[in-house]
Amino acid sequence: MSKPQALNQTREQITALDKDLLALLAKRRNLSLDVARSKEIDIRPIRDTQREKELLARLVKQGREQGLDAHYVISLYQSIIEDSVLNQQAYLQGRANPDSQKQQYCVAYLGARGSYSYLAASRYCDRRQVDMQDLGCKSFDEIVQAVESGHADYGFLPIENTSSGSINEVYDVLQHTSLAIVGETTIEVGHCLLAKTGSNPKDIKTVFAHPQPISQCSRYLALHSEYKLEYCSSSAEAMDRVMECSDNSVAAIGSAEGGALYQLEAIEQDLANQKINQSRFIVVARKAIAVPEQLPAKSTLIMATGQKPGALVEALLVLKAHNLNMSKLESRPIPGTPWEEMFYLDLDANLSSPDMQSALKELERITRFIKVLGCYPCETVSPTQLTNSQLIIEPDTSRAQNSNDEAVKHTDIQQQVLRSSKVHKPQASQMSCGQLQIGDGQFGALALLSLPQESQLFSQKAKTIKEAGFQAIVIEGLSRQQNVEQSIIEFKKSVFQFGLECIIAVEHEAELQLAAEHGTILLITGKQMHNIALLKKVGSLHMPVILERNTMASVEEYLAAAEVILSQGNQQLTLCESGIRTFNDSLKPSLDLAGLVELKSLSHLPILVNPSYSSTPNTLLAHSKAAKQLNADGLVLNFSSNTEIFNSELKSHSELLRNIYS
Ligand SMILES: C=C(O[C@@H]1C=C(C(=O)O)C=C[C@H]1O)C(=O)O
Repeated sequence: MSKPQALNQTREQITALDKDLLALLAKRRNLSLDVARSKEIDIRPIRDTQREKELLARLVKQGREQGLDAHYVISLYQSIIEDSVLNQQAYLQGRANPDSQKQQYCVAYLGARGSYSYLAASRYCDRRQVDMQDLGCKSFDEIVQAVESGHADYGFLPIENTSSGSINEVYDVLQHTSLAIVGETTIEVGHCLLAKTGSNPKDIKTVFAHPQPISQCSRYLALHSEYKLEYCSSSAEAMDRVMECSDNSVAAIGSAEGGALYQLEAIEQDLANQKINQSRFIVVARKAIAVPEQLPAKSTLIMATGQKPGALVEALLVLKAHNLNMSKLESRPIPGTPWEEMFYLDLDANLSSPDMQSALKELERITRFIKVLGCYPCETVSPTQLTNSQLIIEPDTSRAQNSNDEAVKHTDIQQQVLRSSKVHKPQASQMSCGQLQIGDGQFGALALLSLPQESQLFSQKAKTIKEAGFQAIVIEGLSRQQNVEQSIIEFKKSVFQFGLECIIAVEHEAELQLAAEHGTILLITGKQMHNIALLKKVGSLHMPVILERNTMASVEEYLAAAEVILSQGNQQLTLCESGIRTFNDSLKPSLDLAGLVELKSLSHLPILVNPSYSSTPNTLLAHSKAAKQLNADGLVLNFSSNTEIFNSELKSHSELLRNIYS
């Protein structure tokens, strides 16, 4: 191998390249503002998801030609597009409300510099290119008073978090204020353990934190029962207390960005229970704003319907009649009137739209109290995704598949209408979880890996599996692994890092708890298909489930097992045919393709096929193609834990998927 150039030299080249990349990104941002100016004149919507899809498909192709994988290109561009859309929105919003335009905003928020509220407020001001004069407050009431009295222009109030849910105190404060909601902003809350430089996680004895981060990191803290918890009024106070302390046995929970303001280092990261841990803040001001019709708008209202049967339903039917989507509904007690509730509604609509105006009039007639808290631009930019097949081969937008809307022919299957049947639900169901979509025209690919695995290879394997075209990894063999929880946590990190979903196979009832805690989807293996108690437990969970067919089960028995899950409330069910016992081969099961056709004709549930147990390397492709041809909704392909075999399977499975998707 020839000697590479000196490290310093290479680093200088990277530094120069990064500078150029930033200059290009700034140029792109300016061009997107020009687009906003054109849209202002033409009155066109800011978001154009069709344009985004075309752009992403082209970039994935161009990226591949340069050796960049699709996942990398897509996640990069999803953030670039989000930034571009939010900047365009902020620009148009400013143009529509010229009197609120200032060089500097005085912003009231909870805590002090470094708190999550501070970070949300700085992000909001940065986007609008205004300076922020920050006014840290000790309580939500103090924030509201600062804005009401004119000391601050805006107040930032955290309203909900993806792990810990709604923040009740903020809803209660909103009942009594004259302020209007004029904006919202969502920030990623990446909780870290922050300590003085050089501290070691093993030496930490006391952890300072606000109650919200403590509840959002409860699982991490439960694994560290040796830590003494000290509650603080904000994350900034927690960091301050660590900075003030003279030894290295203390830490705070907070963001790495906030910690840097206190010269603290993140000694542990990703402490939150949920993979996606975000907080949404609302922005309040003295004067309500107008939202231009080109922006996606949200309106928040509060109402009391009174104690009459069906009063809330009646109010919600008004929304339905006016085609208004409700993205959030909360209820809070009304002080002084026990057992009466005030309802908070977020509607995806502009207050000035005719539908919203006429719905409000109707609601006024049937409620005891109703007040609009504000109308503001919606700042949740849901990322545009490409379909599974677009990610693998050249994009072809003209191909719209819908093989499932054939008429129901089997109305006479059974006396009792099963919940899985097309009689109960004619429309094909879809399981959708992150990047994985199965059913109703979407074909998914799942890779199955067994534990134990060499942990240092997790990340590399996850990356190559993603590149081969899979959207999820199933792990099985929990009971064969020592120190299984730690191993799952590490595995999950690698899987999530590449945007894959983490499915955990339950082979024994005792594994359910661990699997439900760490997996985003469960796979109940065929061996457990007859375990009614387990099926009932799974049916009461609120997470997608794949139920594998037992090798000895008839189609009827299989659907009866599915019924047990569905009857408990969980409707996110997918079936999986992995082969049944026949006379073809005494050792291997046979893929029941006739059973697949039967299941497809009877049931609306998505159906996966795992041909790995029933085929040889020579027949795997033919079985997979046949399954796809017969309208299966996806494939599960097994991988060996032996690295050498894994690598050769990777090559053949990747070719197989290309073949299947083309
Ligand atoms: C820039 C535009 O506006 C939005 C942002 C896009 C982008 O940054 O590429 C693409 C489509 C729109 O959702 C545009 O319409 O071209």
